[in-house]
Amino acid sequence: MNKASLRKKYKALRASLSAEERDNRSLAIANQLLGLDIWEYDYYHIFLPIERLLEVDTTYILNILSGKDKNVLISKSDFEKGTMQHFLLLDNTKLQVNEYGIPEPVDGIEIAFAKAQVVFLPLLAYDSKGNRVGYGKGFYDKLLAESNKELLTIGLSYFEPEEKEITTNSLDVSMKYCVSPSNSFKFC
Ligand SMILES: Nc1nc2c(c(=O)[nH]1)N(C=O)[C@@H](CNc1ccc(C(=O)N[C@@H](CCC(=O)O)C(=O)O)cc1)CN2
Ligand SMILES: Nc1ncnc2c1ncn2[C@@H]1O[C@H](COP(=O)(O)OP(=O)(O)OP(=O)(O)O)[C@@H](O)[C@H]1O
Repeated sequence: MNKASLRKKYKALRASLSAEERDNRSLAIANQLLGLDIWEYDYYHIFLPIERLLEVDTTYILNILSGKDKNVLISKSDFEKGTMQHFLLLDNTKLQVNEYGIPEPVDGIEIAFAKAQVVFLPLLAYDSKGNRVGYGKGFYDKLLAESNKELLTIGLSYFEPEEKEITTNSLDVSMKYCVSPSNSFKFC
C-alpha cells in the first residue's frame, strides 16, 4: 500500500474509535511507555495533539514527565518552511491553537532541538521495521535528519504495525521504538 492509501486507511481507523476508546488507548500507550528503558534522560520532546485529527492524547505522557521532573520541549511549526522551533514547556507557558489545530506556545525560552534526548513522534501508520507515515509534510523527517544518532525516537500509535513493509524514500527517517496500547516495539 502506498503512503496516500495508508493515510486514508489509518484516518478512517482513528475515526472508527469512540472518544472513550481513544482516551483508553492514549492512557494505555502512556502505561506501555513506563515499561521502556527511556526514563534516565533530562530532555523530552513531545507533540501536543491535534483534536480535530483525533490524535493520541499525550496529556498522560506529559503528566508522567512532569511527575519525573523532566525538561519538556514543545514546538511551534512554520508551515511555509516546514520547520519547527522548540520551547521549554513551563507551568506558565501560554498555549494557542494554530490554524492547523496544533496547540503551540505563544512565546518562551527557545531551546535547540539538539538538546532533546527522547522525541515522541506523531504518526498515522508504521510497519514492523519502524518505518512511519505522517501527514506528509515532512516536518519530522527534516527535524530528524539533523539530529544525532543517540536520539531516541518513539512513535505513538493507537494501532498495531502494518503487516506489509511501507515503501520508503531516502529522506524518510525510521523510528527506534513504537508504542501501541498493548505492545512496545524496539526496532534498533
Ligand atoms: N500534534 C502534532 N503536531 C505536529 C505534527 C503532527 O503530526 N501532530 N506534525 C507532523 O509532522 C507537524 C505538523 N504537521 C501537520 C501536517 C498536516 C496537518 C493537517 O492539518 N493535515 C490535514 C490536511 C490539511 C492540509 O493539507 O491543508 C489532514 O491531514 O487532514 C497538520 C499538521 C508538526 N507538529
Ligand atoms: N530532510 C529533508 N529535507 C528536505 N525535505 C524533506 C526532508 N525530508 C522530507 N522532506 C520532504 O517532506 C515531504 C515528506 O513526505 P513524507 O511522505 O515522507 O512525509 P511523512 O513522513 O508522512 O510526514 P511527516 O514527517 O510530516 O509526519 C516530502 O515532500 C519530502 O521531500
